[in-house]
Amino acid sequence: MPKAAEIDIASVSKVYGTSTAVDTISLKIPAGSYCCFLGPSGCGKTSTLRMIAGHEGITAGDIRLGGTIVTDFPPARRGTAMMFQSYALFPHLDLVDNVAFSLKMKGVARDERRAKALEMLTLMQMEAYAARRPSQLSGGQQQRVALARALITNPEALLLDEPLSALDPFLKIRMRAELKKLQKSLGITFVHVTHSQEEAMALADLIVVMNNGRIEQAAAPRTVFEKPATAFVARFMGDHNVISGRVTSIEDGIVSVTVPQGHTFKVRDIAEIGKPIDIGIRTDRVRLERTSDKSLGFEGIVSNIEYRGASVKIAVIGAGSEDFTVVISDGDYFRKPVATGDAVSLSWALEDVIPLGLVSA
Ligand SMILES: Nc1ncnc2c1ncn2[C@@H]1O[C@H](COP(=O)(O)OP(=O)(O)OP(=O)(O)O)[C@@H](O)[C@H]1O
Repeated sequence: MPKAAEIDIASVSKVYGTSTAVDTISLKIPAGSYCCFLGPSGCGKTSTLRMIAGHEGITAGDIRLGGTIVTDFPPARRGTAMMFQSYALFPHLDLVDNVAFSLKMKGVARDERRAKALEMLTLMQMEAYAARRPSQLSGGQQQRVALARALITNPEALLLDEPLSALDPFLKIRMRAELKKLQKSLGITFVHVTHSQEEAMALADLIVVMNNGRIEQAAAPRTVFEKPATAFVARFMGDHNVISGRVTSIEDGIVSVTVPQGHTFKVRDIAEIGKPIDIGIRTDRVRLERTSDKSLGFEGIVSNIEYRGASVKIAVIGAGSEDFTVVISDGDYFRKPVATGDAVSLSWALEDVIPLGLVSA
């Protein structure tokens, strides 16, 4: 069984010409964990992955793998393997030669490398297709071959750049489960780049949310979802209403945040009067038309209704918010349906209001 490596990223930056793609990030990825880098296009996640792999030079800082500084090591000496978004399989080679390729580069004898390649194809349940060319495979099968090819070097960490993006939605969910199973059975560190929060939540032990070359939050999926560190994280993870206002009073540890239109939201936080602040309210924690405490909530007009199957998403205009979102179960909705244009009152519990931090403005 291959050993797993801790990945230690210490004050790492990547500058292309005059543009900073990765801005002094520090992060420890525990050995044997499944880590997902998550963020919008251009936030620097692929550059970070490529710096871990050694496919991209590091402008400043250091990367350690299992305690060894690998900053100046070429990819093959790092103990990592990379699986590319496009799988990058050779069209003219059969699957065995595709999988055996890196061993060929290392000068391993033909019989030995083909035997090892067949072993890896067997691990990925692809041995029956060994003589085929990549074009004779489905997308999911190509992905398994790409995984076999990456794993043949017994890496301590497997780096995956948007590995599921080429697959259709059904296959995506199936291959996602296979990736998780594979990581668990191999026990090595997986670092997976994605822009899908759903994918990251389903797979990761550690989610690293990036924005503008910086890490906004690095934590377990449940923490990132339940306690987003910033307004960006709350918006990116979805299912949160993010409200920007200003602290207008503090009483017994309860902060009143007033939005420009005058409505006041209450939140537990330490803040100073006058400071701009962002707060988050989970869409599924809002009660609609069952107001018990009018001081925590507001009245508004239903502007849109989306049926989602198990739940219904309702947009409400009011309290200065154009699209305050409420998600309620289908059962609750159909017991007492509302229509576009209806006046509703919304309420929530104080503990469901999350302080997202002071805004530097
Ligand atoms: N080789 C390069 N030369 C110049 N700029 C680059 C290069 N590679 C990336 N960049 C820039 O660096 C920034 C970060 O890119 P990167 O590919 O790391 O982002 P990403 O989060 O992975 O995005 P995506 O999800 O679109 O792949 C972007 O602004 C991009 O345009």
